[in-house]
Amino acid sequence: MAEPETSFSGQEDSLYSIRGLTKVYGEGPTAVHALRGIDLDLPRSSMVVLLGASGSGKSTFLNIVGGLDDATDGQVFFEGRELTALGPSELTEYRRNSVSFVFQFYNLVASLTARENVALITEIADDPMTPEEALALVGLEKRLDHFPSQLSGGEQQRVAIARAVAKRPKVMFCDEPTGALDSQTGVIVLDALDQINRELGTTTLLITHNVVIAEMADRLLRFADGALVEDRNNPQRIAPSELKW
Ligand SMILES: Nc1ncnc2c1ncn2[C@@H]1O[C@H](COP(=O)(O)OP(=O)(O)OP(=O)(O)O)[C@@H](O)[C@H]1O
Repeated sequence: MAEPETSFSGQEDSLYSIRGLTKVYGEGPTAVHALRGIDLDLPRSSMVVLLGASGSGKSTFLNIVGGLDDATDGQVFFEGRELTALGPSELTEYRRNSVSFVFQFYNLVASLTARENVALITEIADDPMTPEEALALVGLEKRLDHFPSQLSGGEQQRVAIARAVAKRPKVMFCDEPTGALDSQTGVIVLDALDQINRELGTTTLLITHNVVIAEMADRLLRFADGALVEDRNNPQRIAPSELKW
């Protein structure tokens, strides 16, 4: 049987191929051009840091590639399949099975323990880790039955990371995961992300305002005014514990 026709024209081995990705909020004279035609290929298992001034388009980019928002124009291919052409139920499936999000504020349920917060996700995933496994991966095996109010900010963020990783996503999108943390605590959180990336091969896209954090990545992307103005590989990726800021 003939292969189905596809408009795919990216690199075949890329996890993501992104072509002409454009986002305009609003219209007419007040329209905001948040993304102005981004072209990019991202390989599997890489740790990618996104830098750029406030308003440069980083979160918009992450939200579209993560299936949380629609593009105005352009295409995003995930494993050769065009995400930007998917209907709502297929997009929900992509969000549920393939990707996870970690945000600056941890969004934990205050009335549930660490274990129960992670179980919220493992109960609806296809092939999840147990909450205990996921929490051990971020070094919280001794905090299973603590409530968020009994945990430090860094520990709460690690619960959020355990919740994100427990469904074994292919990709983790992290929007300023250390933005609310001091540097020492931030390093512990980054270490958890680094370990997940190295051990499970989870492709990780991490937004930060802290240029130092780019040193722990394989690749640095810098946004300015909706455009990608720098895209460089980092051959000497270093461990988060060696980062100083
Ligand atoms: N829902 C929206 N409606 C209108 N404009 C928006 C919306 N979301 C973002 N924008 C605008 O789009 C541009 C890009 O915003 P975005 O949040 O992607 O930037 P960012 O680089 O992530 O910024 P920050 O580092 O402050 O989070 C900004 O000018 C912003 O004001």
